[in-house]
Amino acid sequence: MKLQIALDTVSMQQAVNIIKKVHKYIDIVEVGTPMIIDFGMEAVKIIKKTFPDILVLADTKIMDAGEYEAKMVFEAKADIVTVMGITHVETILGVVKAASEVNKMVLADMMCVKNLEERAKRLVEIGVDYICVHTAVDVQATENPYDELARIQKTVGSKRCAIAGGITIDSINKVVDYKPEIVIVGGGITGQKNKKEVAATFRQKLDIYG
Ligand SMILES: O=C(CO)[C@H](O)[C@H](O)COP(=O)(O)O
Repeated sequence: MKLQIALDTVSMQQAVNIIKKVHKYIDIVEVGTPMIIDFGMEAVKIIKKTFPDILVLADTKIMDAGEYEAKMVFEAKADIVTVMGITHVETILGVVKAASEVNKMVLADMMCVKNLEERAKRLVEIGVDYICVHTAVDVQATENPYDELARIQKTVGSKRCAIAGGITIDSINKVVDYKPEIVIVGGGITGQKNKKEVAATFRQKLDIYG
């Protein structure tokens, strides 16, 4: 299982400082959507240049103009781009095309997708690498992604699964049994005082389950 830290509401300097602290415990740095709105692809470029050994995911949440937008993301040297799983197949195919031309990866965010299993199967068929169940920040007070993880793991298998949305040290035990390939944690690390220790604990928990 890979641990992805999501950097959302931080400055560039804060992002670099956080990555330095948690570097040895994480596999992927997510340049979160708010960071992209704030700093554009410059954020991706700086983070990849500063930490070339870590995979960088740009959480662009592409909804339209798939090939065009994904190309920009890969030109900035991201390793993984995100597209909304609910959008047009044509858009997703464009993102997959841009990724395959440079040997990079695509994660589909399944937020708001109702026909989860059917859609996940279709997305894998057309070349999406990861299917991410995701509870939006705005509904995390009443919803969580754990039931959807079980459904999606059964449908596409652990290696294609990713999960995000309010995961903390207290809730990680609900995730590890399903062995999703990517576990995405934002506030569960970045919002904590002792970020390094918390990241180390996440790492330990993921490594126990393989
Ligand atoms: O994509 C996001 C919001 O749309 C976040 O990056 C993702 O939800 C992880 O952050 P958190 O663990 O704080 O929910």
